[in-house]
Amino acid sequence: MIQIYDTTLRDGSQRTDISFSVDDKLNIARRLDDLGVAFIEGGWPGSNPKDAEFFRRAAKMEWRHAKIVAFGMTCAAEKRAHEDENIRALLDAQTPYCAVVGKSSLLHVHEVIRTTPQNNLRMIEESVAYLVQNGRKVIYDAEHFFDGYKEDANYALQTLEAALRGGAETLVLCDTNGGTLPWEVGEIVRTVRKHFPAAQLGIHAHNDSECAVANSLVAVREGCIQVQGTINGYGERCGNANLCSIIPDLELKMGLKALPEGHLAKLTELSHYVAEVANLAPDEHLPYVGRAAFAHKGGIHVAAMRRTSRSYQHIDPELVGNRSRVVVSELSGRGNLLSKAEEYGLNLDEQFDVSSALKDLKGLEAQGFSFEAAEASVVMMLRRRQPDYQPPFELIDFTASVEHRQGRGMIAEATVKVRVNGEVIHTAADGNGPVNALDRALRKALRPFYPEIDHFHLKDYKVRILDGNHGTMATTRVLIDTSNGVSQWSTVGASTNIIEASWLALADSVEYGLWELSRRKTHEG
Ligand SMILES: CC(=O)SCCNC(=O)CCNC(=O)[C@H](O)C(C)(C)COP(=O)(O)OP(=O)(O)OC[C@H]1O[C@@H](n2cnc3c(N)ncnc32)[C@H](O)[C@@H]1OP(=O)(O)O
Ligand SMILES: CC(=O)C(=O)O
Repeated sequence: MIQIYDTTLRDGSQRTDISFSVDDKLNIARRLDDLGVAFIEGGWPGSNPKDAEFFRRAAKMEWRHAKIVAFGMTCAAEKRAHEDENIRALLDAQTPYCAVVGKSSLLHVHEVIRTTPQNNLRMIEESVAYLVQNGRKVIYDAEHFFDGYKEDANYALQTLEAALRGGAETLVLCDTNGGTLPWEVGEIVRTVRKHFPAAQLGIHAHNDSECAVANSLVAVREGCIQVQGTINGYGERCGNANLCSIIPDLELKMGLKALPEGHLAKLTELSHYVAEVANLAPDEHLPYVGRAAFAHKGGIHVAAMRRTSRSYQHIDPELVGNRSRVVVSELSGRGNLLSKAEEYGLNLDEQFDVSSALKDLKGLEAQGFSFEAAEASVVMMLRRRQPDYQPPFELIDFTASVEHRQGRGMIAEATVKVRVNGEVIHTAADGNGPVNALDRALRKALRPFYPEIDHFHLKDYKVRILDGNHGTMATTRVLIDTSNGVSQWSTVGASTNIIEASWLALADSVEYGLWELSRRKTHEG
């Protein structure tokens, strides 16, 4: 079993743009415990009042799987461990484990903490020993270990010896600046193992040369039994080793246990949860847990996936709690449309001309539509081509006008003429802008037939100019997200006229919402 040591709440919060509240930290810690990691590093109690409060509150909580760890540094160069306030704060945190970071590199000894190599060894041994004497288990983080080893291997090894003499349970080799490459990590860990065959080793890698995950895996192959990292790879500068990749790599590729049985499937949800609490958009392209990790866009890929899911997926996404997705775009083949139709429960019969639908779709993409994020527009496009389809309404005309009148400011008005069940309805409405006026006029026309339309709410309205060098003549793409409180859908329109682009997205949105509703009624009824 590999020990997963999560430092999202300490090193993760050293990422720019992250500032967790105490409640945020406790909530994340709860979820990490639920995932089943072995250690949760909650913060640095000697750093700030929030971290100290985290430990006060965490001490009163029950943890099922994880040990809570308080982090701090060795005593100051001019102090003894028992008189150092940071060491005191570590004891006050009342955690079963403390992580102590110390210097392995002579550059840091001479130029950063400005002491002698001998005094640094004293600081390490004495700090670890004092915590151990006070009933704590100590994980020793050898900061800049790989750089220090390259400067002076003998001294770097002496720092580990000092930590072991002090009673450290685990020696964690840190690639603090993230510049070490996997084969260097492999070689150095192998040498450390030879020097300390009985010691428990760990790895803490940063991602500055994009090797943090690879370095962690290599270190495990060379005998490290603890892997430190963060959820989504959050961390100082370019981040820490991403546990959302490392854990499945260990379990699914290397055949090692890292979590309790069956818990791996909780990983995707946890990754999104932590992103949400951190107030960061989830990175869709993260391996294993990203929304795009198993999204298939190229027509060739989707065609193959329809025959065997192993063709373009390295694992079954459900193992990590993720799922496969098919995306429709100008790069689609017939398979993409067929898959999307199946996903939305459309039965395309043998007469259905998929190739012609695909050709039209590609033509629209060339005009500026983008269907990738507007699946409801794809569904409507397919549904309208089915012979049994009865549209809930047909547009005859619309007008939209905007005026500026002295003393009255801006005025927007729209009229809509639609046919519903053979009846022509002609309505007018004003609004705070032309799209709002059109929306209101359309709702007014449809409400008597479809009162449910009042539950459709616009959630997002995104406008993008596609060819900026055409100035105000540019093609505009409008993407609309709509919700009825139960489900949410997205539609697209594109035109050189922003009102037309908006109308196309709006009309698709209303039509899809009504179609989905009638389909649900049919299923329920
Ligand atoms: C590799 C890592 O990620 S380690 C974690 C880094 N995280 C953080 O720094 C976040 C939390 N840090 C803090 O809140 C503050 O920096 C504190 C409370 C720890 C210290 O604050 P201050 O006392 O104002 O010191 P400041 O941060 O300016 O300088 C660091 C001091 O620690 C000393 N120091 C640095 N590393 C060590 C070490 N391993 N052992 C002992 N002393 C050390 C430095 O020499 C310096 O002391 P000096 O100015 O007396 O020489
Ligand atoms: C301990 C730590 O955070 C580092 O060396 O990067």
